[in-house]
Amino acid sequence: MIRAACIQICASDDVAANLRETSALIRDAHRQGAGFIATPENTNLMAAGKAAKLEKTFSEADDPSLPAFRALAEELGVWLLIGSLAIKVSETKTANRSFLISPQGAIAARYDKIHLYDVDLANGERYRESNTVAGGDRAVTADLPFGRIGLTVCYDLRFPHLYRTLAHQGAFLLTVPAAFTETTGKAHWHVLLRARAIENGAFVLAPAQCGIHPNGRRTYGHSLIVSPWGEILAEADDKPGVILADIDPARSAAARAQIPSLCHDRAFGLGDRADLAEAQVWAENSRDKG
Ligand SMILES: O=C(O)CNC(=O)[C@H](CS)NC(=O)CCC(=O)C(=O)O
Repeated sequence: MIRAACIQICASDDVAANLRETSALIRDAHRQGAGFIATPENTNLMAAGKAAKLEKTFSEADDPSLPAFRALAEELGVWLLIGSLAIKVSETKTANRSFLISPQGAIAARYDKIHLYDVDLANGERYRESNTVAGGDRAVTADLPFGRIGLTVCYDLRFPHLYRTLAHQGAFLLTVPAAFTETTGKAHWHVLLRARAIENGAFVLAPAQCGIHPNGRRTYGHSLIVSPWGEILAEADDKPGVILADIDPARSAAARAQIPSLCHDRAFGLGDRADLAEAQVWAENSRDKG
């Protein structure tokens, strides 16, 4: 059992202010008993335009937010998922990179957002994330004392096979730090997050950006923690804050035992993982008895 928290923020183009405000909410979550705390996509920077973004981002070695978050994780003795930092990886591009930080302050995992948000909405909103971001090319899981988690970011949410892959790799909890637009969040956010939880029998932890950012962009907020059965365990409103829920990995095992859709997944073959096969045997035995 671990208490998990999602931090909701309204990041600006002021890196120091974003660090200050996020750190205060992380301390707040820790005071409320959280041992695993996750922050949104682009925790360090929501910039207005490419030039502004490149001017305010650094290589991983020189980024000022990362050592501060590592020190904070160590000070509080918590697992910290920094949903993403914009990290400069070339003269013209950044990575949209998640960092998992251990209670010792070590970087336990990194994940670069794979799917980039190049989208034109009917209302004229236009996004070209690939103008400033170099996409990642591999799925990432990480082992925590309470189980294996799978890392994703924002628009990845619309690619269910990534979540399937992470579940088949043993993840019982999926992280989806986001800066979902207000427009698409209203229409799709809850449904997509609950679907990823239900279809994979996994907890979903989705810390979100909210409010109005420097470029006039509006994000949806409504950070969400979803159970492996698809229940909303905690939900934020549209303001900065903290939400919490207790995570019991047994709930994932129980959901997968009742509905062994991961085992029945012909695309991935049957029973190639011992614990999934076990869940299926458990389910078949219970059916026989019933
Ligand atoms: O641009 C930045 O500075 C930070 N990056 C983001 O906010 C990213 C890319 S624009 N946002 C999303 O992926 C929203 C996805 C979304 O809203 C959907 O899938 O509908």
